Amino acid sequence: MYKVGITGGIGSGKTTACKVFEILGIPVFYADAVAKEIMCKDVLLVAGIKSAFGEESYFADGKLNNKHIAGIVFNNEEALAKLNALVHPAVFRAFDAWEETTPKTVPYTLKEAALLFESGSYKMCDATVLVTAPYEMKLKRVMQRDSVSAEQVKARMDKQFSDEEKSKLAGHFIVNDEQQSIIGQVLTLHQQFLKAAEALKLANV
Ligand SMILES: CC(C)(COP(=O)(O)OP(=O)(O)OC[C@H]1O[C@@H](n2cnc3c(N)ncnc32)[C@H](O)[C@@H]1O)[C@@H](O)C(=O)NCCC(=O)NCCS
Ligand SMILES: Nc1ncnc2c1ncn2[C@@H]1O[C@H](COP(=O)(O)OP(=O)(O)OP(=O)(O)O)[C@@H](O)[C@H]1O
Repeated sequence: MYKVGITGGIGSGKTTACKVFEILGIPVFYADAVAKEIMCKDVLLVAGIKSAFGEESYFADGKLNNKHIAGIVFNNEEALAKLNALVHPAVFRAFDAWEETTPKTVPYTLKEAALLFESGSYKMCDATVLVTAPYEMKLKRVMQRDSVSAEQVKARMDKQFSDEEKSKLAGHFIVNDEQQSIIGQVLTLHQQFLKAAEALKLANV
């Protein structure tokens, strides 16, 4: 199946763009959300996280203590690398399992991941999309959405590739600066992916 990876810096609007693709009937795998889910459900992963970041990584009811983990990993490169090494392989496996269950009738699938390029998972995609927005706009959006400080958002931004670095690896772009219509841009890309997916299908028969 033709696979499209979509990414963008924190607050760029990648989830918002994915919602439009979903309306067009394209199944979306939300890697960040799945990561959070399996960090609570996968017993081996839970054990690994507790061993690396302490029992306080989870609340008594089994929910992830995001604040505790964020406070450690977004201030320490080594700790973040450790967390990524625990979580990312499990997310890759979850994506493969999810893809197996998507109906063969869908023209292509979309994988939304904040760290598509950083984690190397873009190499498994047939096409990639980078969603961009001006720095101040991203900062403001996330501060509003998550009720967090500018410093907390900047700490996450610092741990991701810059838009300049991501641009070198991306095949397609969506500019979400609230001046250009995100819906129009998604529709244009959708047409391109339909054609590319069809071409891949014909090449494989
Ligand atoms: C550290 C955690 C617990 C913080 O949770 P919190 O609710 O505060 O943030 P949330 O998950 O909503 O992430 C907000 C944004 O931070 C950025 N971010 C998340 N994880 C990472 C990471 N490993 N490296 C760099 N940036 C990251 C993304 O832009 C994300 O959209 C959480 O982000 C996490 O579990 N991260 C590890 C899993 C992961 O790597 N997810 C992303 C790709 S699958
Ligand atoms: N074009 C837009 N106009 C107005 N608000 C927008 C626009 N695009 C996104 N937003 C808002 O900005 C916030 C961030 O968008 P979204 O959650 O899609 O970003 P994201 O890239 O998925 O962020 P994260 O990496 O944190 O998950 C959301 O509250 C969303 O509703």
